Amino acid sequence: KIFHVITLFPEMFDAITRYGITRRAAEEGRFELHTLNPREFVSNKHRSVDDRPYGGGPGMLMMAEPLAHAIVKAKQSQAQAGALKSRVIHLSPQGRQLTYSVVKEFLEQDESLILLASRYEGVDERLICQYVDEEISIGDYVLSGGELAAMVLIDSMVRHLPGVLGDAGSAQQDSFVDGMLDCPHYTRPEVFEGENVPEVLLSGHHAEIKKWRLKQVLGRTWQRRPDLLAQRQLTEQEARLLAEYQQEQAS
Ligand SMILES: O=C(NCc1ccc(CNCc2ncc[nH]2)cc1)c1csc2nc[nH]c(=O)c12
Repeated sequence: KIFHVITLFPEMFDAITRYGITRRAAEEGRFELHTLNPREFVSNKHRSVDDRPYGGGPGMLMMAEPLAHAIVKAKQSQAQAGALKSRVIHLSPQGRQLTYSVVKEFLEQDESLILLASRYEGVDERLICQYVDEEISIGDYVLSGGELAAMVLIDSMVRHLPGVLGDAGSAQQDSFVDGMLDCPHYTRPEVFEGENVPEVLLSGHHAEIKKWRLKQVLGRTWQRRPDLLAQRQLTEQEARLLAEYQQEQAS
């Protein structure tokens, strides 16, 4: 998996290349992250990457030309690295909202990604029309630029690459991959500020523990994210466990 990110702030991406699971995945070569700065692609007469909007209005826009050159360079690099397909994604408030199914779609398409993280008020529409395949938003709130969104997208994809998560991690991944919330977790000490760990977890009864955790997953998803539950077919056992949880909540 090769990512090229076009950004005015390449150092921001240290946040995923220098820490934790994504750092190790990069070091182990499970993915590559290359940054390109549009400032390196301005033709010296302009010397600028941004300019005022036609038609007036507040703020500045990113000019098409430096971005176009950066995208062409990224495509060349990916082709040289052996990538068969490159897809250009612009992180933008106007984009399709990122969800697990979008992450899965990108992973399954097995292509290298060129991520455009813009700043200012946005990008000249002609660049988007002629060079961008898809726009992606990470939610309905306003950020200062596309870099954090690009890191969210990369992080959420890298975790699913083979060998990145240990067995524990992949098990954890499974619970969310089901499209449901996680169960509560406990570790030492057995009593914390007067509160105990649920007995079943200390019982060593693996079947009971598995059942208890599934019941918590179903109950908490029902309580906090009924929209996720609605999207999911429950098995006979799951429906029974959820009903038990609901009765316990009612009593
Ligand atoms: O580049 C991003 N944001 C920078 C940014 C923020 C605000 C504006 C100006 N919008 C004016 C407006 N909006 C509605 C009507 N008029 C432009 C660009 C970004 C990338 S992905 C993402 N996902 C969630 N949120 C985000 O901000 C982002």
